[in-house]
Amino acid sequence: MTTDPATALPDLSELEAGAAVVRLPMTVKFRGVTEREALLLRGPEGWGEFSPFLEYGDAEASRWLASGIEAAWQGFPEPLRARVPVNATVPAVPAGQVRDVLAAFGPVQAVKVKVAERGQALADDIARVAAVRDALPEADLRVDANAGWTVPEAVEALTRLGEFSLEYAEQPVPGINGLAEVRALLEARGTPVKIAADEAVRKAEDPLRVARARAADLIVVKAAPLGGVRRALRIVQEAGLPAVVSSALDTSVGLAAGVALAAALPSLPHACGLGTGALLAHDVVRPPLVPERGSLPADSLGERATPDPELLERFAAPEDRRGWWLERLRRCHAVLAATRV
Ligand SMILES: O=C(O)CCC(=O)c1ccccc1C(=O)O
Ligand SMILES: [Mg+2]
Repeated sequence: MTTDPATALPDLSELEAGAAVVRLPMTVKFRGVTEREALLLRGPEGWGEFSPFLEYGDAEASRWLASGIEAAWQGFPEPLRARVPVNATVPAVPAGQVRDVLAAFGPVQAVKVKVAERGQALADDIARVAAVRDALPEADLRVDANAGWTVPEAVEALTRLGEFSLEYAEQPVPGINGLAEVRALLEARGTPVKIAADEAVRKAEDPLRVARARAADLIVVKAAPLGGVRRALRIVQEAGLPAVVSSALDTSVGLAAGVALAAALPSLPHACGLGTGALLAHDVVRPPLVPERGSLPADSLGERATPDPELLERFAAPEDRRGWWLERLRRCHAVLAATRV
């Protein structure tokens, strides 16, 4: 087994031979979608997922392919822990729906609440966070704005939301400098809130700039957008900041890569955002990788990421979508062949 993903890129024909394209219904709208499409790859070491969001360009999407190839052609590094604690993820739903959303995750120690949704007001965020705090008075509560606020909006919102006692705020504003500014302004006001960088790490040409700019207290890392488990491990090590591993709303196949990453980190001080299997109404693996009493198992991930053929058939994407994904696979394979990540 090679340890460097740069050493061996399988031929396109090998990828195509083991490719399944699925479309899975979700229980709630998330990132504006109610169905999740994914191309799953079967290789000599198991299964991998290639599911960049539909709007992503090929350069960005090709890192997700590197991650899927790593899982299926190399497998995962040895886990350092048996289970990975996870948060429930509450999309930008009305406060009245919070209890139903939380119920799908079962008991959890941590909850992430989406805020700053376009078309909503700060009052909606406050009501949603209050409903979560009310349902789970002891939980670690984090919010994720997906860069939806301006710096002044973030300072106001986090001052108000800070009253519910936040573990941290994920990507309140765009960019690395914006994060550093929000972090310093809250600190200067005497209302510090820990800041987590997500998009600023995921999309940055230089993922390590976040740490150097003192823009965040921790980083959110995702296996697929960072080009795989091993590359993400190196980025965390070089950043020298605590890391939270999150999903990209993956199927159980992609979630297994996230669990492998979380299980291989030398230190894991926070629950991870890998409970999103509970937001899928159906999955491709039986049983799916969903939280059990607030955590996911980190052993036997190869088996846990093996789709059930009947589910692959039942949730096979329509023919035109399969064609679209295979074409994207071909283009991203060409990007990897030309550059490698
Ligand atoms: O971290 C979680 O709880 C769930 C994962 C999540 O929020 C997410 C899922 C897909 C795309 C982006 C994000 C994000 O963290 O911004
Ligand atoms: Mg995020």
